[in-house]
Amino acid sequence: MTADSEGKRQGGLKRVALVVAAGRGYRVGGQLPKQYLTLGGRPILRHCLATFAAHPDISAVRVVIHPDDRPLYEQAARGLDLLEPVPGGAERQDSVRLGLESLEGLAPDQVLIHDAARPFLTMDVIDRVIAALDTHAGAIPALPQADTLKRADDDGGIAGTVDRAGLWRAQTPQGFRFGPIMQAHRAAAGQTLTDDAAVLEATGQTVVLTPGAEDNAKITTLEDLHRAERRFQGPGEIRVGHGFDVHACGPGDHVVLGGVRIPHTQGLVGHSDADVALHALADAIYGAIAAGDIGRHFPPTDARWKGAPSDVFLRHAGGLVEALGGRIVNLDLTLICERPKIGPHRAAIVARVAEILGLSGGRVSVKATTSERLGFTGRGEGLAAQATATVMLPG
Ligand SMILES: Nc1ccn([C@@H]2O[C@H](COP(=O)(O)OP(=O)(O)OP(=O)(O)O)[C@@H](O)[C@H]2O)c(=O)n1
Ligand SMILES: C[C@](O)(CO)[C@H](O)COP(=O)(O)O
Repeated sequence: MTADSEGKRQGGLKRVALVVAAGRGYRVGGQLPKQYLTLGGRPILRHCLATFAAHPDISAVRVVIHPDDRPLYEQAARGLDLLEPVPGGAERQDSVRLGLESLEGLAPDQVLIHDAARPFLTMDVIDRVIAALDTHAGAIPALPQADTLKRADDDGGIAGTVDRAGLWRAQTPQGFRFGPIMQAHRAAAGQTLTDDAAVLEATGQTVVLTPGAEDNAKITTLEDLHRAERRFQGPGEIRVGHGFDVHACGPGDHVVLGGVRIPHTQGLVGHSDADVALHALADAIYGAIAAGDIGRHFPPTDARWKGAPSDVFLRHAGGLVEALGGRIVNLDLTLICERPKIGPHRAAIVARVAEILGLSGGRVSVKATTSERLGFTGRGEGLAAQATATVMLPG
């Protein structure tokens, strides 16, 4: 478990995302189950995992997989901090029930059940479901039915027109208080209900609708897959962000710069480990996607981040980019100090930053300069770092 998840979990497993990915994808066809096909450079399953992993109100993520898919799962989940996957069953409903059973010992308050086959999940869809769970036992994203609905006869003729008033198309993630949905799924075992709201409805409890999103469509057929692929065929959008950070020098025998411990005659003072380099890089990434700054995501007033290793912050910033379906193109960092000398540590810093973000080292540049003994960096009172990040978002 990383420090990031540890931090999230200190308040208990309040809200868990359960992603069902044990289906075979027969309607799409092909060699691989659809959730492991590549979309925008990463497996379809990974898209929603990245979004849940980056959501501040999701404490943990568990995936339900087919036992044959373990190697595919490992590849799709690489670098993400998730609970151990569990095996699913023959039908979606079985997979959800087995996933819920696996969570019982963790006693979460709420669970958000999501189809791996809905890769374009966004934070705001999740937010609306979570908000509705404050006052309801169940909430699902849905869209009003816009087309006229026909009932067909066996020969393909129209047998009638169905009144569409009050009809909604159900999406996921479907959110529930854990106890009621666990009991409802046990009671409904063996039936073939197509969503989890129907399972809770069967117990007489109310499930409310929250606004879904057209983009949050399920990939069911080959045509759906091609439509999803077209989202990534545009030129994309290049974004650039800038970050700057300073920490004062203080007593100590080392500094941490770019995630690397460097022996020194002084330390750096800060709420976290005072790693100016990773802070500037994280802010540059946040800036590129207009996601605020490090203080917004990790307030210095929050005791959880006291002494925290700053790779938590950088990984979070990278996770937000991934949750948008984007990727980091390159990072450029400049450290400003007289001492310690950065040159001997440059390669280690490049390697560590690349490792934290899952990038190749060729996308990370680390430079250093003195300020010619001028100013606070020149007098050795503090260290400064500047960074730029280039990010590619889907067009
Ligand atoms: N036994 C099953 C069946 C489905 N699912 C999951 O439930 C979601 C929605 O199901 P669907 O789109 O019907 O997927 P498949 O069952 O894989 O599709 P098909 O019916 O075409 O085989 C998918 O993420 C799928 O992996 C599951 O976990 N276990
Ligand atoms: C749960 C669901 O995504 C709601 O729309 C949908 O019912 C699952 O698809 P399936 O084809 O019924 O498994």
